Amino acid sequence: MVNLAVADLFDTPILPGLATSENFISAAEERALIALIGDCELTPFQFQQWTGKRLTCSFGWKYDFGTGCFAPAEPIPDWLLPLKAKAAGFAGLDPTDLVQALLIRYDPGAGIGWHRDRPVFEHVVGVSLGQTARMRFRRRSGTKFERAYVPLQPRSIYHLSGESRNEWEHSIACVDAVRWSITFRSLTRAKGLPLSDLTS
Ligand SMILES: O=C(O)CCC(=O)C(=O)O
Ligand SMILES: [Fe+2]
Repeated sequence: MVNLAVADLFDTPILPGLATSENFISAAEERALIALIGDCELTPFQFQQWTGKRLTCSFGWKYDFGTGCFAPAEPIPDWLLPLKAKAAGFAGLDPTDLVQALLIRYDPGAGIGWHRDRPVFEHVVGVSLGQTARMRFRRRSGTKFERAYVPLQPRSIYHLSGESRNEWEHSIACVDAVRWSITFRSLTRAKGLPLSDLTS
């Protein structure tokens, strides 16, 4: 195992294409968002026979890991639109680029395993609520992994693009108190491929 970088300071870019910022929203906004997420119907993440401990709800587009289908979902609700616009501003995107919103609640003991986000999505912009979590990154280097870590503080935002999004996998270590995240994503620009070719 090679420890490439450990981020001790938030706001320090540790990987190309990874941007983070603390205090992106206020404590009052955080409380309001947590309450609004509480009003949504979150369901356990399903992957084939396996039911994850985290609860999710997708808007705009959803990817069903059970069927492998990528499909339109309920529109992004109005209460998420100001946050979406602000998140787009942070990422240097137009708010209309962010066509998917994913709400996640991680109860104690829940995390997310190693993955890269589905290729149908391009930019990934995430806001953290409730509890600090450790986002881990790894990239194969010969027979070993290069690794990097970033603490995701409540009320902070991150933007994954470029190398950090495409070349590195990420995961979230299991939390010991409830954490919520709101992730906005853009769709991969056409590249001449039909959507069905991007959902693999
Ligand atoms: O909870 C988060 O901030 C990250 C979630 C994630 O990596 C994903 O849904 O692909
Ligand atoms: Fe992810």
